[in-house]
Amino acid sequence: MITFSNVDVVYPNGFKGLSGVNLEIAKGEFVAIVGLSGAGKSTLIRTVNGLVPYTEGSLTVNGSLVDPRSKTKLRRVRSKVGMIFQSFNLVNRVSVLNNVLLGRSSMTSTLRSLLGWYREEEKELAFECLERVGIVDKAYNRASALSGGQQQRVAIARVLAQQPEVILADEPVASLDPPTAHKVMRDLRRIQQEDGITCVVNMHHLDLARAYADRVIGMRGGEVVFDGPVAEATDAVIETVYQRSLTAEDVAATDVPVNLNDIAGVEVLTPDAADEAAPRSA
Ligand SMILES: Nc1ncnc2c1ncn2[C@@H]1O[C@H](COP(=O)(O)OP(=O)(O)OP(=O)(O)O)[C@@H](O)[C@H]1O
Repeated sequence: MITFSNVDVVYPNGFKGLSGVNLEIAKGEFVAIVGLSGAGKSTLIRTVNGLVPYTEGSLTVNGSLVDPRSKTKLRRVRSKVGMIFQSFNLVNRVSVLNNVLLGRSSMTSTLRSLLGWYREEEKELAFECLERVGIVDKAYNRASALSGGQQQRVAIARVLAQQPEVILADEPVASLDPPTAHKVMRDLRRIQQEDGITCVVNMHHLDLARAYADRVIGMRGGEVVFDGPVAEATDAVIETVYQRSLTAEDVAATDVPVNLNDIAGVEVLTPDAADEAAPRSA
């Protein structure tokens, strides 16, 4: 459903951010993108919704061409592609509920969203989305009054209000402490599975990628250098992606919540299980 065919990105300063990327990401897949800083992870994710325009090749989402030159086509693609950022990107001084309603802005007239006039069914949807991430009781709080984990849940609810087919997440839990990071990832994974949403997530820590993704894509120098199921993304393989030995910092957001496996229908790999499957080299 997301297809990259020979995609290059050359930034205006001439730097090549992506080179010859070919990928097929199926509907409902949860894909983790890993790679060292500067490998091209954000560039890859941002080409999917046209935030970064590709300069060669072609890219389609659900059959629609992502055409960086056509605002109308981009708007159509973006209406079905939600994005979550490391820094949450909430409007701090407005309520949690209004932040979630902003997820409807691509489906609502500019005037109505500016004035905050939303239909009853949109408000109901926003409450439902907040309920799914367990913070409906915070609906009338200012976003700035919430913890980091709660703010990222608001960001997930905002994306859900968009009723997306694809969720892109750029280091969504990098600024959270490890237990909170796992809880937020667990929510994202549960919702993604319940709704059959395709998720493409940049990940800093390998244990998070292994616990929640179906598939790992490894990047280096703007190229895809590994692509396979999580079970194949062993430490030895990732060392070839990084071209160096792994450090504890690469692997671990430790402190896995004990009830990680309590999600119906989700089989997650804890770091211990991942260790058994893939003994750490060195
Ligand atoms: N707007 C830009 N203009 C020029 N070069 C850019 C631009 N944005 C990113 N780059 C370069 O493209 C390369 C890939 O950047 P990108 O942000 O995609 O990497 P990343 O893997 O997401 O890194 P990190 O983990 O540090 O966020 C880097 O060398 C970066 O300096």
